[in-house]
Amino acid sequence: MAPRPSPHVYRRLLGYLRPYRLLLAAGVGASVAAAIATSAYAWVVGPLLRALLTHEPVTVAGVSLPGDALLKRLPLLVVAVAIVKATAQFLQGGLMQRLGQRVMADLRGFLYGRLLGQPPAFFERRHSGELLARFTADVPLVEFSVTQALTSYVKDGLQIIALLVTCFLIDKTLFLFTFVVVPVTVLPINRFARSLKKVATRSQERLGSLTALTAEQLQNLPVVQAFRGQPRALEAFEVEADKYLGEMRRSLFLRGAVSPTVELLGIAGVAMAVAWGARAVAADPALAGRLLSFMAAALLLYQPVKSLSGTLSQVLTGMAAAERLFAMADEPSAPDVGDAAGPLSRELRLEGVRATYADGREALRGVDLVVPAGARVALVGPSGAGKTTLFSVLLGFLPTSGGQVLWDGAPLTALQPSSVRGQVAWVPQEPVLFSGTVRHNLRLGRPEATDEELWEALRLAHADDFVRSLPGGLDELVGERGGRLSGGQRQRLVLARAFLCRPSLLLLDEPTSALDAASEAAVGEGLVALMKGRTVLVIAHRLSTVRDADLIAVVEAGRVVEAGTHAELLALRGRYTQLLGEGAVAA
Ligand SMILES: Nc1ncnc2c1ncn2[C@@H]1O[C@H](COP(=O)(O)OP(=O)(O)OP(=O)(O)O)[C@@H](O)[C@H]1O
Repeated sequence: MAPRPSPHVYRRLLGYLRPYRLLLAAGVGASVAAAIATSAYAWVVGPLLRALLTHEPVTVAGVSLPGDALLKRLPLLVVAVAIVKATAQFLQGGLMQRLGQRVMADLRGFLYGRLLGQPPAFFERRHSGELLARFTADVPLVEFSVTQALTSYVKDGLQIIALLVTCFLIDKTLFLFTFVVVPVTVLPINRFARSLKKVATRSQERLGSLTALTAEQLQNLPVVQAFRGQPRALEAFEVEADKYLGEMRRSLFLRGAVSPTVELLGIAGVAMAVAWGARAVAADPALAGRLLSFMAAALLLYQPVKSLSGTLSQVLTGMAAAERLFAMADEPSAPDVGDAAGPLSRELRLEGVRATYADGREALRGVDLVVPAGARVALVGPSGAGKTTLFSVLLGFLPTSGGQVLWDGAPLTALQPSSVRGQVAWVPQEPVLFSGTVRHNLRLGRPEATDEELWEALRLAHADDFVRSLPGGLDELVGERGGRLSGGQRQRLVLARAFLCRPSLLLLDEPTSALDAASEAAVGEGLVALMKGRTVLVIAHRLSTVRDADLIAVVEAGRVVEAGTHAELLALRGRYTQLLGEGAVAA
């Protein structure tokens, strides 16, 4: 992932505020009111104290008031200012939090949308645990920093500006003297910020590795346990956890050091101002009232500066997370454009098709094959020959690196990938179900299907009897990955799902998993029904499927090396006969 400069990330995140300009303006308005109210405290506190101590007439904002009158009115004024400030702060907090939540909802949707459009190669380059870490750890970090930046940056920033202006207006010399320390303060904060960002990035990467490791081990726990691998798994976990702990320790140290340093520098500034002020008042007693106001403003500065510096470290952590998320979202993915593919009516033709995986392995090396519409073509071949890769190419998951695929004469590359997928039903060897109801799983390819259509598809897939016997019927929850159903039941639901899609091309990887005889018979009947009357490309594992096929293509080392009917190929006594002898298809 190429690191991007932060201004880019800031700008990009700010772009997400654009649709909510009004909300932002209202929030900023409330912050301005709160900042002015804070400054007003400083304006009134000096004269109030002076009147209290000396009972002399005092001038506030150019109006001279007798000390006694002032003492009566000022407390009321202080309460009024407090009410304005509290109301403005309440509004500011609420509006900005709401804005932050909206921005994050948009950002989350954008990121997930980008992920859903990525081809399998994208996910092969990453561990699923890493993606999980992005969503579970990075998104909340960005969320926190966006809402914090909006609330604290705006509120504290404006308060600091208002108080600095106040200090400047009260006494320019004092202002210059006091705030000479500011540039000195900025330097260490900047240094902290840079180190913090680096450490934050590293600790998030470590957390990603830890999550990846845990996810993999837990997902495959039965295998780990069967091989008595728990001690080694725990050891690997502890090594990763230690690395994460080390990074976190550094990060927490730096984060902890920011606020005290800023506080120390601030207090040093105030102390210097007091020392100077004491000497100046001795020379000019009229300065006392102004000095009190100035000191009040300077002390009021402490809270927003401290809060801002605390937020700064969190915002930087969030920006590092945003940078990683954007880098992931910006990975190029093929656009879903092109002519719409119609139902396959003539033929699917592959001419010298080549395909190479991201790691450079050429899995298809010139496949020539014609699948006439309505025909059933069986692919047989040894493991690793390229049969599954051929499906990946037809589904648009893997681009061709040579040759062409023609869909009724139109090159596949000129057709819109989603429209091709709309014509194809893919039944992988392992049935894939999602946690949710039977209905939810069936409707994957046709969300608008009615219950009647669902039952019809279930009947065709020989799955209606078992679904009817489930307590919840179509509303029965199937469990994570369909875990509450048997292997055969899962297979049949997947077949029913394919029926619902009414595909014009069926890509079928026959199940080989050991099913009991009754389930196997039911699944087999479902498969036969699904193939009937359709164009089918089937990776065949059963002899019956191969025998009944209109054409058998023997795939080896990324090419079709023999093609013909069962009888023709047997007569040839070539690779097909050899494969049958090796038991490449089950009897
Ligand atoms: N994602 C991948 N990245 C890199 N190489 C891959 C990938 N998937 C498959 N291959 C390689 O491509 C070749 C063809 O694999 P493919 O899965 O298409 O074979 P297959 O004929 O379907 O095998 P099987 O019958 O065992 O499923 C193999 O050498 C395999 O190692």
